[in-house]
Amino acid sequence: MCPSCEPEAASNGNGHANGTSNGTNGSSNGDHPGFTAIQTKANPHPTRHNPYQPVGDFLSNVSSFKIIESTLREGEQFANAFFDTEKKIEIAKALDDFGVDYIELTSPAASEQSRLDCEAICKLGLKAKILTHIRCNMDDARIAVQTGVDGVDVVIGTSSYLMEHSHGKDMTYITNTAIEVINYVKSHNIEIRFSSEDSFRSSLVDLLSIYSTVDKIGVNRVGIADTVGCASPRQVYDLIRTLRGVVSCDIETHFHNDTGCAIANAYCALEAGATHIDTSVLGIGERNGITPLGGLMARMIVADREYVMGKYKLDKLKDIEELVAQAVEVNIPFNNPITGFCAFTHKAGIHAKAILNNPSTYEIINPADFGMSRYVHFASRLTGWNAIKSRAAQLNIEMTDDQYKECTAKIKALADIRPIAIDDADSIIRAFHRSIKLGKEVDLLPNMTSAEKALLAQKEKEIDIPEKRALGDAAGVPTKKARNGVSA
Ligand SMILES: CC(=O)SCCNC(=O)CCNC(=O)[C@H](O)C(C)(C)COP(=O)(O)OP(=O)(O)OC[C@H]1O[C@@H](n2cnc3c(N)ncnc32)[C@H](O)[C@@H]1OP(=O)(O)O
Ligand SMILES: O=C(O)CCC(=O)C(=O)O
Ligand SMILES: [Zn+2]
Repeated sequence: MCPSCEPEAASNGNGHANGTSNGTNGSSNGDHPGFTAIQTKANPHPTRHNPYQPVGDFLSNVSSFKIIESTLREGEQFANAFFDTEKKIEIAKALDDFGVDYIELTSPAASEQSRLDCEAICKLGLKAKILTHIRCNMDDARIAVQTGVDGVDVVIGTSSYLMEHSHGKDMTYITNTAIEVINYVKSHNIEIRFSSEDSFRSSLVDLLSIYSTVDKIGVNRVGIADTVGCASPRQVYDLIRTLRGVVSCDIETHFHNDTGCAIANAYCALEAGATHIDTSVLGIGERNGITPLGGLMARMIVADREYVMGKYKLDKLKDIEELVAQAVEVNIPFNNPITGFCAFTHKAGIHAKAILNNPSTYEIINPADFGMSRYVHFASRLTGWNAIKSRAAQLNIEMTDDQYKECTAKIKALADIRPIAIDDADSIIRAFHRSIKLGKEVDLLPNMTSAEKALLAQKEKEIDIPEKRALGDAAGVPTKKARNGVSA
């Protein structure tokens, strides 16, 4: 359990989902004091009009997209990745259980073990269709069709960079070979997709010409790949919409994240008529990877909650991410959509108050949809009395509003001196409450060092001055207004 989280969090309905050890190798989760689950109103995220619902566009597939999950192909190209057979099978089963439509595997031409692993995964009898990913040549195609896959994804570079410096073939050769490979794979009754690598730096005329050709010979999907992550959402929209007008088959898209647009580009592609999105868990892949599965889910649930909730087991996302993070020895990033340790943590007092009243105020995604919990970080100088009141309620402590405000001021005074932990804030709440009951001052933090006590006393003095002036409080008992710096 995270040392910074209260036991209440663990027993608060959804388990100890957020603030737990998301990172696999000494994550930073334990470093943040002041996290606790809050009791929200009975109906979190009440049903309401969603202004982010998809544009009612006849091209758009945001409510009908499919996922081609490529952790076991693109993800294996991640610098840190090594998956043995057992790990591949574990990941494939987890993705299948999550509900992805396709699982793409490394080319069986890559190595003998890659071929054996491909065969092994095909034999698992998963619901998801199994694909493998090959170069556009007959040798690779011949190996691929023997593995037992449901489909073959063929790719070849069409940009001048790749035609010149990678495979050295021109468009005529590419087109002829593509036709030969497609017809061969189709003759084995296996799905076939043809994709141009580096599509966004390829000639539009070349692209539309080859896609039109392969569409006519019955390819199942064509693929557009932003291999170097150069495309902007608008460029994606334009290219996919144009392509949508040229081919009748499905359109798969693949976006690298070099410029941070991988999720946005995937969404735009769907809006423009793409049907399939390539993902990998945590986005792992070549360089900094591709559209992450979790990030895409976050984006899509906002667009069409019913579709996403009905199709994918979202509460499995965290486990899958942890499985893959562990396998490739990385931490889950703090700002990861959904599962980042603070993805549903609210800190500033203004946010906390509104969240306590209605989570939709500062959350576009309901954490419960993903089996996650929301937290209010109340042990800081940015907290407010509403958050402290909520915390006091969790501690079974009841006071008047003025008393909560005064207690909050004491917490803030200490938090002005140093970072404080939940225990500090709780001690102050308890001691403050005790002092009210006993009718005399009690030591708020008996464990404070004398230096801290001196600093705090100094702070208290500073805080009290304007209040005494403003309110003429002869006894010098601070009230919330002065302590929070609000002029009387
Ligand atoms: C953008 C992407 O991610 S595409 C997918 C990338 N995936 C992989 O590369 C899978 C792992 N790769 C491998 O195991 C190896 O690179 C292999 C087995 C595919 C090929 O290995 P090698 O024969 O030793 O060649 P090498 O890797 O040095 O070079 C790639 C070869 O493929 C050719 N090639 C590259 N892309 C393509 C393509 N899309 N279609 C056909 N041929 C291609 C190149 O011309 C080069 O051929 P060459 O032997 O005539 O020089
Ligand atoms: O096959 C594809 O469509 C994509 C290949 C790939 O990984 C890329 O171009 O980045
Ligand atoms: Zn890629």
